Amino acid sequence: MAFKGTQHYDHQRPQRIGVLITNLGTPDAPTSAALRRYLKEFLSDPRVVEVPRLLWFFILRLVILVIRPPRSAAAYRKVWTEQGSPLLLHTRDQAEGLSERLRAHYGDDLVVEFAMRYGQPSISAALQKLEDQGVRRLLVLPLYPQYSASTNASTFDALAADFAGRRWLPDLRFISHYPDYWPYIDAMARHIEAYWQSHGRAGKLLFSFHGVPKRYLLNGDPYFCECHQSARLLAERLGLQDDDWQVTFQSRFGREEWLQPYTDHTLKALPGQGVKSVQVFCPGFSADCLETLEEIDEENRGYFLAAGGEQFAYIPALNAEPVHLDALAQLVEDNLQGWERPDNSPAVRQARAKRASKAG
Ligand SMILES: C=CC1=C(C)c2cc3[nH]c(cc4nc(cc5[nH]c(cc1n2)c(C)c5CCC(=O)O)C(CCC(=O)O)=C4C)c(C)c3C=C
Ligand SMILES: [Fe+2]
Ligand SMILES: [Fe+2]
Repeated sequence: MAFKGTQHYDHQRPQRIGVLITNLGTPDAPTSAALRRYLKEFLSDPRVVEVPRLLWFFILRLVILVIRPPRSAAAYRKVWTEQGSPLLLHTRDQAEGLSERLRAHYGDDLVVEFAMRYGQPSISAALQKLEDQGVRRLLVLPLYPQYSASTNASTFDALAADFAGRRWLPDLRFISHYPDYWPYIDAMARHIEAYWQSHGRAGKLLFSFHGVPKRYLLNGDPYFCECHQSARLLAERLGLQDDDWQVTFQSRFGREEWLQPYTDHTLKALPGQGVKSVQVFCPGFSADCLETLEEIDEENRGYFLAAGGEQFAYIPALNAEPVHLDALAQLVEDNLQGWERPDNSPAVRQARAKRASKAG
Protein backbone atom coordinates (compact mmCIF):
# COMPACT_ATOMS: atom_id res chain seq x y z
CA MET A 1 0.00 0.00 0.00
CA ALA A 2 1.24 3.49 -0.82
CA PHE A 3 0.66 6.30 1.63
CA LYS A 4 -0.09 9.84 0.54
CA GLY A 5 2.15 12.73 1.34
CA THR A 6 5.57 14.25 1.14
CA GLN A 7 8.05 11.93 -0.52
CA HIS A 8 11.32 13.19 0.86
CA TYR A 9 12.02 14.38 4.33
CA ASP A 10 13.67 17.79 4.15
CA HIS A 11 14.66 19.39 7.42
CA GLN A 12 15.07 22.74 5.68
CA ARG A 13 11.39 22.94 4.87
CA PRO A 14 9.41 25.50 6.80
CA GLN A 15 7.47 23.94 9.65
CA ARG A 16 4.26 25.83 9.64
CA ILE A 17 1.17 25.91 11.79
CA GLY A 18 -1.99 25.12 9.85
CA VAL A 19 -5.48 26.22 10.83
CA LEU A 20 -8.33 24.39 9.15
CA ILE A 21 -11.89 25.64 9.56
CA THR A 22 -14.71 23.41 8.40
CA ASN A 23 -18.45 23.49 7.96
CA LEU A 24 -21.06 21.03 6.84
CA GLY A 25 -20.99 21.35 3.08
CA THR A 26 -23.20 22.12 0.24
CA PRO A 27 -24.07 20.75 -3.20
CA ASP A 28 -22.01 21.88 -6.21
CA ALA A 29 -25.10 23.29 -7.91
CA PRO A 30 -28.79 23.68 -7.10
CA THR A 31 -29.77 20.81 -9.38
CA SER A 32 -31.31 17.40 -8.73
CA ALA A 33 -28.19 15.60 -9.94
CA ALA A 34 -25.85 17.60 -7.69
CA LEU A 35 -28.22 17.18 -4.74
CA ARG A 36 -28.45 13.48 -5.23
CA ARG A 37 -24.65 13.23 -5.05
CA TYR A 38 -24.44 15.53 -2.04
CA LEU A 39 -27.30 13.96 -0.07
CA LYS A 40 -25.97 10.49 -0.78
CA GLU A 41 -22.62 11.34 0.78
CA PHE A 42 -24.19 13.29 3.67
CA LEU A 43 -26.99 10.87 4.55
CA SER A 44 -24.77 7.77 4.21
CA ASP A 45 -22.70 9.01 7.15
CA PRO A 46 -23.54 6.70 10.09
CA ARG A 47 -22.95 9.64 12.46
CA VAL A 48 -25.77 11.58 10.81
CA VAL A 49 -28.39 8.87 10.43
CA GLU A 50 -28.08 6.35 13.25
CA VAL A 51 -30.14 3.43 11.96
CA PRO A 52 -29.08 -0.11 10.97
CA ARG A 53 -26.99 0.15 7.80
CA LEU A 54 -28.71 -2.46 5.68
CA LEU A 55 -32.18 -1.03 6.33
CA TRP A 56 -30.92 2.49 5.69
CA PHE A 57 -29.17 1.44 2.48
CA PHE A 58 -32.55 0.53 0.98
CA ILE A 59 -34.58 3.43 2.41
CA LEU A 60 -31.95 5.93 1.27
CA ARG A 61 -31.66 4.61 -2.26
CA LEU A 62 -35.27 3.63 -2.92
CA VAL A 63 -37.09 6.48 -1.21
CA ILE A 64 -35.02 9.45 -0.07
CA LEU A 65 -32.66 9.82 -3.02
CA VAL A 66 -35.69 9.67 -5.31
CA ILE A 67 -37.98 12.11 -3.55
CA ARG A 68 -35.68 14.59 -1.91
CA PRO A 69 -33.15 15.83 -4.53
CA PRO A 70 -35.63 17.72 -6.75
CA ARG A 71 -37.32 19.28 -3.69
CA SER A 72 -34.06 20.29 -2.07
CA ALA A 73 -32.76 21.62 -5.39
CA ALA A 74 -35.79 23.91 -5.64
CA ALA A 75 -35.12 25.19 -2.11
CA TYR A 76 -31.42 25.75 -2.85
CA ARG A 77 -32.29 27.68 -6.01
CA LYS A 78 -34.04 30.27 -3.84
CA VAL A 79 -30.86 31.10 -1.93
CA TRP A 80 -28.16 30.39 -4.54
CA THR A 81 -26.08 33.40 -5.60
CA GLU A 82 -24.09 34.10 -8.73
CA GLN A 83 -20.91 33.04 -6.97
CA GLY A 84 -22.47 29.90 -5.52
CA SER A 85 -23.88 28.52 -2.29
CA PRO A 86 -24.14 31.03 0.59
CA LEU A 87 -22.57 28.59 3.06
CA LEU A 88 -19.54 28.09 0.84
CA LEU A 89 -19.07 31.81 0.22
CA HIS A 90 -19.35 32.74 3.88
CA THR A 91 -16.95 29.99 4.89
CA ARG A 92 -14.43 31.16 2.31
CA ASP A 93 -14.74 34.74 3.60
CA GLN A 94 -14.31 33.51 7.16
CA ALA A 95 -11.09 31.72 6.21
CA GLU A 96 -9.81 34.87 4.52
CA GLY A 97 -10.67 37.10 7.46
CA LEU A 98 -9.19 34.67 9.93
CA SER A 99 -6.03 34.37 7.88
CA GLU A 100 -5.65 38.15 7.80
CA ARG A 101 -5.98 38.39 11.58
CA LEU A 102 -3.74 35.46 12.46
CA ARG A 103 -1.02 36.25 9.94
CA ALA A 104 -0.78 39.76 11.35
CA HIS A 105 0.56 37.93 14.41
CA TYR A 106 2.24 34.83 13.06
CA GLY A 107 3.29 35.95 9.59
CA ASP A 108 4.13 33.26 7.08
CA ASP A 109 4.53 30.69 9.83
CA LEU A 110 0.80 30.12 9.80
CA VAL A 111 -1.61 29.21 7.02
CA VAL A 112 -5.40 29.01 7.07
CA GLU A 113 -7.51 26.75 4.86
CA PHE A 114 -11.20 25.86 4.84
CA ALA A 115 -13.01 22.66 3.96
CA MET A 116 -16.43 21.09 3.85
CA ARG A 117 -17.34 17.81 5.53
CA TYR A 118 -19.45 16.80 2.53
CA GLY A 119 -18.84 17.96 -1.03
CA GLN A 120 -16.14 20.41 -2.06
CA PRO A 121 -13.57 21.56 -1.07
CA SER A 122 -13.10 18.29 0.78
CA ILE A 123 -11.24 17.82 4.03
CA SER A 124 -8.74 15.57 2.26
CA ALA A 125 -7.97 18.20 -0.37
CA ALA A 126 -7.45 20.83 2.33
CA LEU A 127 -5.15 18.53 4.34
CA GLN A 128 -3.07 17.93 1.23
CA LYS A 129 -2.83 21.68 0.57
CA LEU A 130 -1.70 22.23 4.15
CA GLU A 131 0.91 19.50 3.96
CA ASP A 132 2.18 20.93 0.68
CA GLN A 133 2.70 24.25 2.46
CA GLY A 134 4.86 22.63 5.11
CA VAL A 135 2.29 22.39 7.89
CA ARG A 136 3.54 20.15 10.72
CA ARG A 137 1.16 21.39 13.42
CA LEU A 138 -2.50 21.43 12.68
CA LEU A 139 -5.39 23.03 14.52
CA VAL A 140 -8.85 22.05 13.29
CA LEU A 141 -11.86 24.19 14.11
CA PRO A 142 -15.24 22.86 12.96
CA LEU A 143 -17.57 25.85 12.97
CA TYR A 144 -20.26 24.12 15.02
CA PRO A 145 -20.21 25.82 18.44
CA GLN A 146 -22.45 23.18 20.07
CA TYR A 147 -21.12 19.62 20.03
CA SER A 148 -23.12 16.91 18.32
CA ALA A 149 -21.73 13.55 17.24
CA SER A 150 -23.58 14.06 13.95
CA THR A 151 -21.47 17.11 13.07
CA ASN A 152 -18.36 17.56 15.23
CA ALA A 153 -17.48 13.88 15.66
CA SER A 154 -18.22 13.25 12.02
CA THR A 155 -15.67 15.91 11.10
CA PHE A 156 -13.10 14.12 13.24
CA ASP A 157 -13.95 10.87 11.44
CA ALA A 158 -13.14 12.51 8.11
CA LEU A 159 -9.77 13.72 9.41
CA ALA A 160 -8.98 10.29 10.82
CA ALA A 161 -9.98 8.59 7.57
CA ASP A 162 -7.61 10.81 5.63
CA PHE A 163 -4.78 10.32 8.12
CA ALA A 164 -5.22 6.57 7.82
CA GLY A 165 -3.84 6.89 4.29
CA ARG A 166 -1.03 9.32 5.07
CA ARG A 167 2.53 8.51 6.03
CA TRP A 168 3.35 11.55 8.10
CA LEU A 169 0.85 12.93 10.58
CA PRO A 170 1.00 16.46 11.93
CA ASP A 171 0.70 17.39 15.59
CA LEU A 172 -3.06 17.69 15.91
CA ARG A 173 -5.40 19.84 17.96
CA PHE A 174 -9.14 19.64 17.48
CA ILE A 175 -11.55 22.17 18.94
CA SER A 176 -14.48 19.89 19.60
CA HIS A 177 -16.90 22.66 20.64
CA TYR A 178 -17.12 26.18 22.10
CA PRO A 179 -20.71 26.68 23.31
CA ASP A 180 -19.73 28.83 26.31
CA TYR A 181 -16.66 30.54 24.91
CA TRP A 182 -17.18 34.09 26.05
CA PRO A 183 -15.84 35.91 22.95
CA TYR A 184 -18.33 33.89 20.86
CA ILE A 185 -21.23 34.76 23.19
CA ASP A 186 -20.14 38.38 23.26
CA ALA A 187 -19.79 38.51 19.46
CA MET A 188 -23.39 37.30 19.05
CA ALA A 189 -24.60 39.84 21.61
CA ARG A 190 -22.83 42.72 19.87
CA HIS A 191 -24.13 41.55 16.53
CA ILE A 192 -27.72 41.46 17.81
CA GLU A 193 -27.33 44.83 19.52
CA ALA A 194 -26.04 46.30 16.26
CA TYR A 195 -29.08 44.83 14.50
CA TRP A 196 -31.39 46.42 17.07
CA GLN A 197 -29.59 49.74 16.58
CA SER A 198 -30.30 49.80 12.87
CA HIS A 199 -33.60 47.86 12.60
CA GLY A 200 -35.22 48.33 15.99
CA ARG A 201 -36.09 45.81 18.62
CA ALA A 202 -39.50 44.19 18.62
CA GLY A 203 -41.34 41.34 20.29
CA LYS A 204 -39.92 38.01 21.27
CA LEU A 205 -36.40 36.85 20.41
CA LEU A 206 -36.38 33.25 19.22
CA PHE A 207 -33.11 31.32 19.24
CA SER A 208 -33.56 28.59 16.67
CA PHE A 209 -31.02 25.75 16.51
CA HIS A 210 -30.76 22.93 13.98
CA GLY A 211 -32.37 19.83 15.53
CA VAL A 212 -31.28 16.21 15.87
CA PRO A 213 -33.42 13.17 16.72
CA LYS A 214 -34.42 13.16 20.41
CA ARG A 215 -32.99 9.63 20.58
CA TYR A 216 -29.47 11.09 20.18
CA LEU A 217 -30.01 13.17 23.32
CA LEU A 218 -31.32 10.16 25.23
CA ASN A 219 -28.23 8.22 24.10
CA GLY A 220 -25.93 10.87 25.54
CA ASP A 221 -25.33 13.50 22.88
CA PRO A 222 -24.65 16.81 24.70
CA TYR A 223 -25.98 18.94 21.83
CA PHE A 224 -29.37 19.82 23.36
CA CYS A 225 -27.78 20.97 26.63
CA GLU A 226 -25.08 22.95 24.85
CA CYS A 227 -27.68 24.78 22.75
CA HIS A 228 -29.46 25.78 25.95
CA GLN A 229 -26.17 26.78 27.51
CA SER A 230 -25.25 29.10 24.61
CA ALA A 231 -28.74 30.57 24.50
CA ARG A 232 -28.90 31.21 28.23
CA LEU A 233 -25.48 32.91 28.24
CA LEU A 234 -26.48 35.03 25.27
CA ALA A 235 -29.79 36.03 26.89
CA GLU A 236 -27.93 36.94 30.08
CA ARG A 237 -25.36 38.95 28.18
CA LEU A 238 -28.18 40.81 26.39
CA GLY A 239 -29.96 41.44 29.71
CA LEU A 240 -33.15 39.69 28.58
CA GLN A 241 -36.00 38.68 30.89
CA ASP A 242 -37.32 35.10 30.79
CA ASP A 243 -40.36 36.08 28.71
CA ASP A 244 -38.28 37.92 26.12
CA TRP A 245 -36.69 34.85 24.54
CA GLN A 246 -37.11 31.17 23.78
CA VAL A 247 -35.10 28.25 22.36
CA THR A 248 -36.54 26.17 19.50
CA PHE A 249 -35.25 23.49 17.11
CA GLN A 250 -35.65 23.47 13.34
CA SER A 251 -34.91 21.30 10.26
CA ARG A 252 -36.64 18.03 11.19
CA PHE A 253 -35.96 15.09 8.91
CA GLY A 254 -37.87 11.79 8.87
CA ARG A 255 -40.68 10.57 11.09
CA GLU A 256 -39.20 10.10 14.54
CA GLU A 257 -39.39 12.73 17.26
CA TRP A 258 -36.67 15.41 17.15
CA LEU A 259 -35.58 17.90 19.81
CA GLN A 260 -38.49 20.07 20.96
CA PRO A 261 -40.00 22.61 20.87
CA TYR A 262 -40.07 22.75 17.10
CA THR A 263 -39.41 26.14 15.48
CA ASP A 264 -42.26 25.83 12.98
CA HIS A 265 -44.87 24.72 15.55
CA THR A 266 -43.80 27.54 17.86
CA LEU A 267 -44.06 30.19 15.15
CA LYS A 268 -47.51 28.92 14.17
CA ALA A 269 -48.67 29.09 17.81
CA LEU A 270 -47.18 32.38 18.99
CA PRO A 271 -49.68 34.77 17.33
CA GLY A 272 -52.55 32.91 19.07
CA GLN A 273 -50.76 33.51 22.39
CA GLY A 274 -50.65 37.24 21.71
CA VAL A 275 -47.09 37.43 20.36
CA LYS A 276 -47.48 39.27 17.05
CA SER A 277 -43.85 40.21 16.57
CA VAL A 278 -40.74 38.02 16.58
CA GLN A 279 -37.09 38.27 15.75
CA VAL A 280 -35.28 35.03 15.01
CA PHE A 281 -31.56 34.43 15.46
CA CYS A 282 -29.76 31.09 14.93
CA PRO A 283 -26.78 30.88 17.34
CA GLY A 284 -25.71 27.43 16.10
CA PHE A 285 -25.23 28.48 12.49
CA SER A 286 -21.85 30.18 12.02
CA ALA A 287 -22.90 31.09 8.51
CA ASP A 288 -26.12 31.68 6.68
CA CYS A 289 -27.19 28.75 4.57
CA LEU A 290 -30.25 26.98 3.24
CA GLU A 291 -31.51 26.29 6.76
CA THR A 292 -31.53 29.96 7.78
CA LEU A 293 -32.17 31.84 4.53
CA GLU A 294 -34.84 29.56 3.13
CA GLU A 295 -36.21 27.55 6.05
CA ILE A 296 -36.33 30.40 8.59
CA ASP A 297 -36.48 33.59 6.57
CA GLU A 298 -38.91 32.26 3.95
CA GLU A 299 -40.76 29.15 5.08
CA ASN A 300 -41.13 29.95 8.77
CA ARG A 301 -41.76 33.63 8.14
CA GLY A 302 -44.72 32.45 6.06
CA TYR A 303 -46.06 30.25 8.89
CA PHE A 304 -45.87 33.07 11.40
CA LEU A 305 -47.57 35.64 9.19
CA ALA A 306 -50.26 33.17 8.07
CA ALA A 307 -51.06 32.43 11.72
CA GLY A 308 -51.72 36.12 12.41
CA GLY A 309 -48.21 37.34 13.18
CA GLU A 310 -47.51 40.91 12.13
CA GLN A 311 -43.76 41.44 12.21
CA PHE A 312 -41.15 38.82 11.47
CA ALA A 313 -37.43 39.55 11.30
CA TYR A 314 -34.57 37.18 10.68
CA ILE A 315 -31.30 38.43 12.21
CA PRO A 316 -28.47 37.21 9.94
CA ALA A 317 -25.83 34.76 11.17
CA LEU A 318 -22.41 36.02 12.28
CA ASN A 319 -20.94 35.07 8.88
CA ALA A 320 -17.72 36.97 8.20
CA GLU A 321 -18.63 39.91 10.44
CA PRO A 322 -15.57 41.44 12.13
CA VAL A 323 -16.96 40.64 15.62
CA HIS A 324 -17.15 36.99 14.61
CA LEU A 325 -13.69 36.84 13.06
CA ASP A 326 -12.18 38.54 16.11
CA ALA A 327 -13.81 35.92 18.35
CA LEU A 328 -12.65 33.03 16.14
CA ALA A 329 -9.11 34.43 15.94
CA GLN A 330 -9.11 34.62 19.73
CA LEU A 331 -10.36 31.04 19.98
CA VAL A 332 -7.62 29.85 17.64
CA GLU A 333 -4.89 31.77 19.44
CA ASP A 334 -6.02 30.40 22.81
CA ASN A 335 -5.63 26.93 21.33
CA LEU A 336 -2.22 27.53 19.74
CA GLN A 337 -0.58 28.02 23.14
CA GLY A 338 2.85 26.46 23.17
CA TRP A 339 3.02 25.84 19.46
CA GLU A 340 4.40 29.24 18.58
CA ARG A 341 7.67 28.61 20.44
CA PRO A 342 10.46 29.00 19.76
CA ASP A 343 10.44 30.13 16.12
CA ASN A 344 6.88 31.14 15.51
CA SER A 345 6.02 33.20 18.55
CA PRO A 346 4.97 36.80 18.09
CA ALA A 347 7.47 37.73 20.84
CA VAL A 348 10.40 36.17 18.99
CA ARG A 349 9.30 37.74 15.72
CA GLN A 350 9.17 41.13 17.39
CA ALA A 351 12.62 40.69 18.89
CA ARG A 352 13.99 39.70 15.49
CA ALA A 353 12.42 42.67 13.79
CA LYS A 354 13.96 44.96 16.42
CA ARG A 355 17.38 43.42 15.95
CA ALA A 356 17.09 43.71 12.21
CA SER A 357 16.11 47.38 12.37
CA LYS A 358 19.04 48.12 14.73
CA ALA A 359 21.44 46.29 12.45
CA GLY A 360 20.10 48.12 9.39
C1 LIG B 1 -30.86 13.52 8.50
C2 LIG B 1 -30.45 13.99 9.62
C3 LIG B 1 -29.76 15.27 9.87
C4 LIG B 1 -29.09 15.54 11.05
C5 LIG B 1 -28.95 14.65 12.27
C6 LIG B 1 -28.54 16.86 10.91
C7 LIG B 1 -27.80 17.53 11.89
C8 LIG B 1 -27.24 18.80 11.74
N1 LIG B 1 -27.13 19.58 10.59
C9 LIG B 1 -26.51 20.77 10.89
C10 LIG B 1 -26.24 21.83 10.00
C11 LIG B 1 -26.72 21.94 8.69
N2 LIG B 1 -27.58 21.08 8.06
C12 LIG B 1 -27.84 21.52 6.78
C13 LIG B 1 -28.63 20.89 5.82
C14 LIG B 1 -29.23 19.63 5.97
N3 LIG B 1 -29.32 18.86 7.09
C15 LIG B 1 -29.94 17.65 6.82
C16 LIG B 1 -30.17 16.57 7.70
C17 LIG B 1 -29.63 16.42 9.00
N4 LIG B 1 -28.89 17.34 9.67
C18 LIG B 1 -30.26 17.68 5.41
C19 LIG B 1 -30.94 16.55 4.66
C20 LIG B 1 -29.80 18.89 4.88
C21 LIG B 1 -29.78 19.30 3.40
C22 LIG B 1 -30.80 20.23 2.98
C23 LIG B 1 -32.11 19.57 2.71
O1 LIG B 1 -32.19 18.74 1.80
O2 LIG B 1 -33.05 19.92 3.42
C24 LIG B 1 -27.12 22.75 6.58
C25 LIG B 1 -27.16 23.66 5.34
C26 LIG B 1 -26.27 23.27 4.21
C27 LIG B 1 -26.31 24.25 3.07
O3 LIG B 1 -25.78 23.92 2.00
O4 LIG B 1 -26.81 25.38 3.14
C28 LIG B 1 -26.42 23.01 7.76
C29 LIG B 1 -25.47 24.15 8.05
C30 LIG B 1 -26.19 20.74 12.27
C31 LIG B 1 -25.49 21.88 13.02
C32 LIG B 1 -26.63 19.52 12.80
C33 LIG B 1 -26.56 18.96 14.16
C34 LIG B 1 -26.30 19.60 15.24
FE1 LIG C 1 -28.51 19.33 8.94
FE1 LIG D 1 -34.24 22.43 6.10
